[in-house]
Amino acid sequence: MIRFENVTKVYDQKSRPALDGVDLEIDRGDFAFLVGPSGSGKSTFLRLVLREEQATTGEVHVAGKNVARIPSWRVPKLRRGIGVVFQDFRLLPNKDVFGNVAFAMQVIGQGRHVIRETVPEVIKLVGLEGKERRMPHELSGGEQQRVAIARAIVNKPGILLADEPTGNLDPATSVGIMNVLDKINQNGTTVLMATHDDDIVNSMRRRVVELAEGRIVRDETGGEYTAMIPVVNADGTRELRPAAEVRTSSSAGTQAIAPFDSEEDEL
Ligand SMILES: Nc1ncnc2c1ncn2[C@@H]1O[C@H](COP(=O)(O)OP(=O)(O)OP(=O)(O)O)[C@@H](O)[C@H]1O
Repeated sequence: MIRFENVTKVYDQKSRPALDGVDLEIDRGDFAFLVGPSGSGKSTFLRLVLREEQATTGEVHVAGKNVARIPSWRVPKLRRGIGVVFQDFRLLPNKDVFGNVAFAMQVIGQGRHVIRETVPEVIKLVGLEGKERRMPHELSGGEQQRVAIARAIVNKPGILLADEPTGNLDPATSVGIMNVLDKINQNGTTVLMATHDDDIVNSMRRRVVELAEGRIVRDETGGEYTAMIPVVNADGTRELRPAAEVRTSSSAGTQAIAPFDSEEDEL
């Protein structure tokens, strides 16, 4: 469904590449987490799938198509097959729940009859039945994210991309959002979720693709994720560092403390 072949993305010649020689294949129906510290390339990966950015070298294939070969007038069609959810919900503040979800269908020219039939089904799927007439400011953060998810899937995309969808939510609310994403995946949608929330990743036990400085450092099915681990620096000072960075060469001179078991080690 999504295939990256030796993909490198350079934004700025003076900095290291945002993605560096990435090879990855995500099959139809997969649920995968894209994890890694801030700046490791997660959002860049998602932007390349959407063709909001283009690879500097290498090839990005989405639903069997090399996205670099899609003429710009056909890019909206590519994006119609991909639902996207963000950390900050991005709802239309002057439209109610029904209106926000319906809008996604209206912009692609769906008729009123099909909109009236489909929107309530999707609102029910995300657990917002009975809240159709609420305005965004009358909803909790978790409910707003459910609206955003409903809007992302109402046109039945094959792929759902979620960029830190639980980033603004408390742990209990996040679990509810993950249950919704899980249900959507069970209905056949390929889900790719960028996050640095290790509790969420570890509670789901799905595929985990870990990035560090633009490179894939781990790809495991049913994997776990440790975002931060305690290290001792060359000068003897201790600190918490992103786990993936500690495994890369840029952290030479630091030594991981393991196991993380005594009170003294809890930094
Ligand atoms: N438009 C841009 N122009 C220049 N550099 C960029 C641009 N977007 C991202 N970068 C750089 O590319 C690298 C990867 O950034 P990216 O946003 O993909 O990381 P991320 O893993 O999604 O981070 P976060 O978790 O903070 O969102 C970073 O070094 C970032 O500064």
